[in-house]
Amino acid sequence: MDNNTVVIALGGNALGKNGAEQKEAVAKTAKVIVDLAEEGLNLVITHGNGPQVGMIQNAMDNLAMIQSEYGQTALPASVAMSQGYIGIDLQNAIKYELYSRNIDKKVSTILSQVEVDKEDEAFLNPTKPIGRFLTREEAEKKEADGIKCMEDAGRGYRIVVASPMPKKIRELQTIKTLLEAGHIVITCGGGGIPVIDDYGKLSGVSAVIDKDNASSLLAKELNADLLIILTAVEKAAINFGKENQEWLSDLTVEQAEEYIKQGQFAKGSMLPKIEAAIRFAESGEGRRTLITQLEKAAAGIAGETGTVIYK
Ligand SMILES: Nc1ncnc2c1ncn2[C@@H]1O[C@H](COP(=O)(O)OP(=O)(O)O)[C@@H](O)[C@H]1O
Ligand SMILES: NC(=O)OP(=O)(O)O
Repeated sequence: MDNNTVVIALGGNALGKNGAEQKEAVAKTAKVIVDLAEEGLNLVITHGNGPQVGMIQNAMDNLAMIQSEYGQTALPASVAMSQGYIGIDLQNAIKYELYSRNIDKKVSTILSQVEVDKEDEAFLNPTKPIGRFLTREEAEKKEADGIKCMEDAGRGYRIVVASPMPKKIRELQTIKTLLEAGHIVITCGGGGIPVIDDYGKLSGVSAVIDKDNASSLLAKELNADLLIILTAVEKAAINFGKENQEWLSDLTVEQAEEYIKQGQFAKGSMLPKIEAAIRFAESGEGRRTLITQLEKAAAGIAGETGTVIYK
């Protein structure tokens, strides 16, 4: 891939919280994506799925309770459903934006599986929040039913599931082929469908991979120079939310590691983004990550805002 390839990871606010919100949010997101495509960038779009995969799993669990013939739905199947549910709205919103601007460009969504290590310690220690926010009472009730919940970065409680590290993107060659053919590619949604390879047989495992980690791996494998993580804040900060908060513009890997040691980035929200950015910077020369808001993406690329993490 050439250096015009950029991987863009979309966070929750680029997607909305339900079907109607999603359609509205992706219409806005599509405008930003097509602006960047018009700049001549080859774009690969990844997205989160925490709220959506929790919603789908909850719906499937309720269905199984009401009508037992449907049986239980495994979490990786819900991840696959979330890729389709989000991918199709995103794809159609981008297609419509391209059509409105009279741009002849294809958009594809690739259902993607990401291999994880079945011995990953993350399976013993679930940390990935999914689904909606719960009150403390709701979380305590779920815990009593054997469902692990955790406080999520000061925003309430959520169900947590295992989140192993992504090791290998199985559909990488397909992604490269479509990129080379000029498509905007949506892939690795929700971090990818987590699988293990058992002598050639791929089996889904109960987990949700962090989409920032999967995006960092994807950007590395595509030999991209730039990973853009779009989220709800314009920049990462130290002393976030406190009186002495300081927004960060340039951040070297060494500074980022020092701030991590100080506990400056909340687990389950900003920390995985910074860690994914460090991993990407360390994977090859000149690789950098921009963390900013959707609306600031173009300004961020121009070096006017956002937090840039580099080696
Ligand atoms: N040090 C920090 N600097 C900036 N934001 C932080 C920091 N620590 C925690 N956050 C929170 O992390 C959020 C981004 O994480 P999250 O909402 O999980 O991401 P996503 O957009 O991928 O869904 C921000 O909106 C902010 O509330
Ligand atoms: N899979 C994933 O990381 O989703 P969120 O970004 O929505 O947490």
